[in-house]
Amino acid sequence: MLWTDKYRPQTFKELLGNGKSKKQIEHWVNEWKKGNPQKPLLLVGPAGIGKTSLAYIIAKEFSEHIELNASDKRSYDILMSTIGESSSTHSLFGESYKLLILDEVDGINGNDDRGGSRAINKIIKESKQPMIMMANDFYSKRLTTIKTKCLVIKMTKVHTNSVGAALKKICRKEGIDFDPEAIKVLAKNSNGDMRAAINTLQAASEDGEKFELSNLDNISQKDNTNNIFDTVRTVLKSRTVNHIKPDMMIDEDPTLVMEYIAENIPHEYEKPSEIKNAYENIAKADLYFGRARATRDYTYWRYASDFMGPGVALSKKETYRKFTRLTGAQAFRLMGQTRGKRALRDRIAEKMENKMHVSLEVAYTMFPSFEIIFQNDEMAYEISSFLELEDDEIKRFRKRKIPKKVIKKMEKEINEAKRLEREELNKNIKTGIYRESTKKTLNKVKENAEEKVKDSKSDDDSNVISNENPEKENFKPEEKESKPKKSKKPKKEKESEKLDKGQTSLFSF
Ligand SMILES: Nc1ncnc2c1ncn2[C@@H]1O[C@H](COP(=O)(O)OP(=O)(O)OP(=O)(O)O)[C@@H](O)[C@H]1O
Repeated sequence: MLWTDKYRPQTFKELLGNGKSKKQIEHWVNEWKKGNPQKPLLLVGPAGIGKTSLAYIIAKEFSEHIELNASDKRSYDILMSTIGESSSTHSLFGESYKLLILDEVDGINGNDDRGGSRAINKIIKESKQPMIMMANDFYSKRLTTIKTKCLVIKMTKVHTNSVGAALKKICRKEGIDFDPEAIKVLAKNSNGDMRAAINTLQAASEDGEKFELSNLDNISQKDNTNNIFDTVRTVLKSRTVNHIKPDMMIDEDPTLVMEYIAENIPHEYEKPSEIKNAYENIAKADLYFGRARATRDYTYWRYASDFMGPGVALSKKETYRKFTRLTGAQAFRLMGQTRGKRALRDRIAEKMENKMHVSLEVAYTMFPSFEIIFQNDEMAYEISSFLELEDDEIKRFRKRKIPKKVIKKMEKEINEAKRLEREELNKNIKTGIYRESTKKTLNKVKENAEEKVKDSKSDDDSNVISNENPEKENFKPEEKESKPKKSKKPKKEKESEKLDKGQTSLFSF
């Protein structure tokens, strides 16, 4: 879930900044409640400072509300039939009011108006219902006449300190450790845009690691989602190719734009045949992106763009008269969310590969058993010190820290075991695991995992998924290669032979 949604303010108090404006709005709401009709509210201000959130908070004060996006319906007729009617009649329940929320009245998408502001002016004149309008650009020409008929609330950017405090609060709620300096920089760079600040924080902390200045280096602090959403909205809402094409030219990875469009098709389109056609166009666009990648001939992008833009747009019979909240591309979000986890998993598996002489595949297969074994404090300590796991790597298998008492006890025992070993074999042996029971358990887990991997391979030999690191996958432990082929020596002897050949652990992997 996007943190901007999770932490969307629910009350006037929770909405940061704009104290004076909030008071004005509370008065406006109370007057309506007393039955005194008020001028429509026009909330104007830059993106991401809480206009939409404020409209939702106000909506809670009324029994019903409708949301519409003014830039979706550019034509005078459509606006009149969708908004005009509902706003000039009382609701079925008599006394209660129906709040009308109209976003983007400055029509930030597209260049032509085709009567949009004329319709809004007419609605304002005829409406007997409370109405809120939102706009980004106070100086937009389209607002010139509308402004004179409204109670204009100029919303200001959220103060850097408030942004910082809100970000810290989110970190605490999400259990994310943070460097106050990094929060300060993020708050300052966001320039009052709360949405951009929260999105950047979420993107930088997906893997639950401490939020530090270095995290910010990897993240583009520019929140481009607005641009993408504008494009997606135009594609899904318009059927005019001449409008769609210019809106597709944004400074974004076109495959990402395709993902966003694909994600939102079923949110907007309702008829199965339209959804089917739209996805067929997405599939074709994907094909051309693939060709461009394979041949490095990027003229294919043009075809891809035609399929995912006008192709998807024309898959619908007509535009829907509704407000659709667009969502981000799930696939990318999921990849982002698991990036940290995957890196951690790979780090551990590599350690297992080196220390236990197993393939990465076998190592991954051992993970579920490790989750169980690691519940035992002493075994968790033995294995993690043998594999030289860091704290965050241990945390992959157990939530609790290994108690200090146990660590102390085990360290003592391990040192003693090392001493005995050195005495006995006169070798400088480094070991983490020394107890028979732990060795046996690990050996069993390893054997089971190897068995499972072997089974899955023999099930479908031709379908073996190549490992992320094929070189490592082919790695063969040295002692195995140098093992005498026809050895008939008793087991004990073989073990000491391995040690003589330089194995650094008592544990016979
Ligand atoms: N004043 C604020 N106080 C607390 N959180 C805020 C505030 N403004 C924005 N946010 C956070 O940013 C998110 C986006 O805000 P919102 O959609 O209300 O912005 P907006 O001004 O309507 O932007 P746009 O004009 O682009 O639609 C919210 O869900 C919330 O998490």
